[in-house]
Amino acid sequence: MADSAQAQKLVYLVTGGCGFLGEHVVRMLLQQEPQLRELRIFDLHLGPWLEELKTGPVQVTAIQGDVTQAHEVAAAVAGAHVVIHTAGLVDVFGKTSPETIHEVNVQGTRNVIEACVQTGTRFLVYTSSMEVVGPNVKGQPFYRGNENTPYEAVHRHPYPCSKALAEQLVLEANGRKVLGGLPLVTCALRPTGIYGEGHQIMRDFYHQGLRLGGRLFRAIPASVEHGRVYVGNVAWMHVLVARELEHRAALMGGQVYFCYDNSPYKSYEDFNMEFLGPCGLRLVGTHPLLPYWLLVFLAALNVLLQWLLRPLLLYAPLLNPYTLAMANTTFTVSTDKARRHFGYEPLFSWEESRTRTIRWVQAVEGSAQ
Ligand SMILES: NC(=O)c1ccc[n+]([C@@H]2O[C@H](COP(=O)([O-])OP(=O)(O)OC[C@H]3O[C@@H](n4cnc5c(N)ncnc54)[C@H](O)[C@@H]3O)[C@@H](O)[C@H]2O)c1
Ligand SMILES: CC(C)CCC[C@@H](C)[C@H]1CC[C@H]2[C@@H]3[C@H](O)C=C4C[C@@H](O)CC[C@]4(C)[C@H]3CC[C@]12C
Repeated sequence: MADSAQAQKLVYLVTGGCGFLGEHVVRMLLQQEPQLRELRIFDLHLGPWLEELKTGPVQVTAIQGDVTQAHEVAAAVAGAHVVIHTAGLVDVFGKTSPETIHEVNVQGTRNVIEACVQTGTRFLVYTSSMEVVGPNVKGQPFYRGNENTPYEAVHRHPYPCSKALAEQLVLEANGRKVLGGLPLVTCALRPTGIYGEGHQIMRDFYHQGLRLGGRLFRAIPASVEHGRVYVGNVAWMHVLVARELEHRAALMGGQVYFCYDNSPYKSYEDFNMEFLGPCGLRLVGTHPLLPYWLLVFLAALNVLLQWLLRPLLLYAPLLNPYTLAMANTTFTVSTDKARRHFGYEPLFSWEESRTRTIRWVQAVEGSAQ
């Protein structure tokens, strides 16, 4: 066996390493990547939990920075072997302007690519999204499709538009010569709706249910399937891709992979009840309690209210025309491309993913009392 000094030789950078997914990627790398010598965590907002990681055998370097600032990105990337770029503005609720979403998600990604090219980093893993594909503006279903399934990917909302542009930049950068003359190897991972410990929207639904006396009211037909994937498995896919890109550059470079595991196909609300049910909430109704036209009306009303109230306060409810369309359109994946290309198998079974998520919701409940 190689001695540990020899084995620990790699420097990784995770952008957005303090976000929901980023934290899981960081922790997964520390647990599962024996070759790691230094782990750089770059984020606009650094979490206090980073301190506890600094006592381990891997050097953990926390870097407070902004992906829209090219010089900050270049300084963080210099000397890294692999960059995992998860930083992004995830906003489908109108909290931030379309310009800011574009600046962070598109220009931020351009800065990461240019930093790799200028400083000689050869491997770049990008966290894309299922929304690069759909649901599209026509609300056409994507039923258990894979990376090759034909689908009209047309978007108008700033978030999916920005993710699609950024993904395209990353894929086009595959093969560019980096400092030193070797080619850049890139690929993009497309998670469906991620769930698990730290999922803010799950927390919001939980608190909403508590406010409504332990009930949630069905808004979406149970027949609409919405793709979900456990955060631990998404993180594991990132770790595997980062590890295998060097050895399988010809096969994996410039490729996209949906993130998948054995989570069941269900509607968005029925899926959430897998966790919120055991925490004491009940989903009322076997059919949507409000007619669809009324939801469309309320969603449009929310847009108007958001606009009217903007000078006074930020009104950003969960329901708007885009989120309604997302929740109301079947979009699920069924693929084994990641297994074929880099040997991915989910690290967490559905039962374990479910148990971990329930325990986390219960802890949220405990800490709220
Ligand atoms: N949550 C999901 O269901 C989901 C699904 C598919 C894809 N994704 C993608 O996964 C990635 C992570 O999403 P998440 O759910 O963990 O979101 P998140 O908001 O929890 O994490 C994003 C992180 O990026 C950081 N960040 C934002 N702007 C930045 C900037 N200008 N400079 C540096 N850091 C910045 C944030 O501080 C945050 O820590 C995103 O790229 C998102 O598009 C998320
Ligand atoms: C009709 C309402 C009562 C229900 C609203 C649910 C809505 C907030 C949910 C439904 C689908 C969710 C999105 C989906 O899981 C996938 C993604 C991809 C990812 O890149 C970012 C998060 C996002 C957009 C989820 C956000 C919350 C949504 C819209």
